[in-house]
Amino acid sequence: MTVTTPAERKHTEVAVGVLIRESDGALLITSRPEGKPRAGWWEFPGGKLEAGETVEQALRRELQEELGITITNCMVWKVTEHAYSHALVRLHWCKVTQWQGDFEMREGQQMAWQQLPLQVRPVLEGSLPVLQWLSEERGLPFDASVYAVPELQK
Ligand SMILES: Nc1nc2c([nH]c(=O)n2[C@@H]2O[C@H](COP(=O)(O)OP(=O)(O)OP(=O)(O)O)[C@@H](O)[C@H]2O)c(=O)[nH]1
Repeated sequence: MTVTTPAERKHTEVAVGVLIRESDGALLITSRPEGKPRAGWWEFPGGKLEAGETVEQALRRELQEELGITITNCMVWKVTEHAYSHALVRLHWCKVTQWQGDFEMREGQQMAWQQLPLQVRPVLEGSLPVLQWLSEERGLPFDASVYAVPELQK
């Protein structure tokens, strides 16, 4: 029998975009579409890398597919990892400050421009470190407990 320890689980590489609106610094948050794990939860837009893609290429493709926009400025910022029951993910976080096109929710998701702390709930746990860093950058307090998920939704 082969036993797979957590350390041996293969990471799923994910490109995630932190879109920052120039006029007021608001952040773009979207809800996860029906049919995906944690449908209806809020996240930053993005998705899995396909074979041979760089993080920037994957993010550009995902945002075109999901939101109908073309990003024109993208800075790979940080990398985090999170273990969900359904996947072990490595999240490549990119700051995006320029894009072209009009937002179109092509997967039936919702979008919201939000200031910190976010008002939407629940938020994916894997995204909380980024909310902490963004808060620190802006000199704002960060309290992870405001994003705590009721037991039933876990
Ligand atoms: N897009 C996105 N994914 C996140 C965030 N935080 C986080 O933990 N993740 C995790 O990263 C993974 C992204 O997978 P996904 O299902 O959204 O990717 P995808 O659009 O390529 O999916 P598909 O090809 O299976 O339809 C999920 O396991 C998700 O839980 C986030 O802020 N944004």
